Amino acid sequence: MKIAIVGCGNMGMAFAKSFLQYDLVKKDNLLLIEKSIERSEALKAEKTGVVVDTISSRISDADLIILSVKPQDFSALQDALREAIQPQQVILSIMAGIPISAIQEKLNHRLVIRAMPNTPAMLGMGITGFTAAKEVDLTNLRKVENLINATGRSIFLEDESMLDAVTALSGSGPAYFYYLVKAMVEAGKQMGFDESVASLLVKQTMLGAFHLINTADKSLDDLIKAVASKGGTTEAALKRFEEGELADTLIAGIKAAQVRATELSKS
Ligand SMILES: NC(=O)C1=CN([C@@H]2O[C@H](COP(=O)(O)OP(=O)(O)OC[C@H]3O[C@@H](n4cnc5c(N)ncnc54)[C@H](O)[C@@H]3O)[C@@H](O)[C@H]2O)C=CC1
Ligand SMILES: O=C(O)[C@@H]1CCC=N1
Repeated sequence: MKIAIVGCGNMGMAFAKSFLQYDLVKKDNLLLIEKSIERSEALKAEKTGVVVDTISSRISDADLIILSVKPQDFSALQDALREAIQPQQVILSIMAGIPISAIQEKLNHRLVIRAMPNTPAMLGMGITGFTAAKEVDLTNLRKVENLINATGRSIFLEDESMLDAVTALSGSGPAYFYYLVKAMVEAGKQMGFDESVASLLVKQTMLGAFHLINTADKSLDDLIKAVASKGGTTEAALKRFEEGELADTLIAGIKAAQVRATELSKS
């Protein structure tokens, strides 16, 4: 298989490296198109694939073209891509908020798959929601699904509009988790720990608690109950969270991300 990746930043390279790790593509068959000179020099030094700085007829060789530039950079490359694209090529877009119909129209091309991964894809521990134009056949869909699964797990969605919810929940999700971790570390510092000690206490707590979610065979409420003794310390914290409507604020924030994803897809 030959793959071209347009935009080789965090996500484009997370995909590239996962494919190479599982031998799903050979380096010689991986075309990395990266506009930034600094970034493309770094990619050349890494020897991850064939690095070029612009879209040219070379892209016509690829079976799959992955679009991983920022959504606002898509318009600058659409003309060159439309010129070079071949009818049998499949496009996989991971750009947030650009619907399949817009990509089809701008590129004058029907075979479009749209996916929303997240940054743990860098470790092969991502989760990606994806959907496809009706013109994409099952063989192509399976091939792309296998590639996505090299970055972690995936979930196919019939309804494209649910990708906005995926964006809000798991696409942006890692940032919510870091935000929570950061607040806990800050609390540790305010109680007198060095940043490194506070960070160790919090990170190991999150790691252990995450594994308990997956292995303890208990609901989240039961897991909370197992920590919060009647009249104890955890209860005091949870009471304050409830008073501050922390859960409602988190839910409202995630819904704001969904609204923004929908706005982007209409702009
Ligand atoms: N970062 C995240 O958590 C997630 C990002 N996404 C989507 O992935 C896409 C990429 O995001 P990141 O990798 O975080 O961004 P990034 O900024 O790390 O990478 C984008 C790369 O595209 C390059 N680029 C821009 N215009 C170009 C052009 N005309 N030709 C070739 N290269 C060009 C930039 O130089 C940059 O290296 C975005 O559309 C974003 O919505 C999706 C899921 C999660
Ligand atoms: O914040 C964003 O727009 C992108 C989409 C999901 C994660 N990052």
